[in-house]
Amino acid sequence: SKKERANKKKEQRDLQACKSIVQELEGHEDAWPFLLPVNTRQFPTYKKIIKKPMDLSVIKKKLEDNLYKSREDYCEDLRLMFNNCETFNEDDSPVGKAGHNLRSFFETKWNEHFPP
Ligand SMILES: Cc1ncccc1N[C@@H]1CCC[C@@H]1S(C)(=O)=O
Repeated sequence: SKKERANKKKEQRDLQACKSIVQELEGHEDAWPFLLPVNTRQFPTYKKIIKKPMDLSVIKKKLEDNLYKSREDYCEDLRLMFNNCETFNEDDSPVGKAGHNLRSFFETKWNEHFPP
């Protein structure tokens, strides 16, 4: 139907916006802690403390494999990644500071693409 076609278009627009946001995050100077899954041999307590690890490489792969039901589903994974960072890292640590900076950058991009 016309409505179904319009909804599919919206989904495609949303997916494109989510892909470009991830690209902008990856290129940010404070993205370095989040580009790959946390190294659990380097950080042996991570697996016990953080129940649902998440990083930009996993989010990018999920986008490419069309595993997000909605833009809200995608936004939830980004906020999970930043919340994991706050749980494990001190606010004034290098990783903690990068997490706060990148989260602020993300939320700004989110609102640019999807004004509340
Ligand atoms: C995001 C995070 N949260 C808790 C502990 C460590 C990290 N990142 C590390 C710091 C730089 C990259 C490594 S990584 C991602 O290679 O482990």
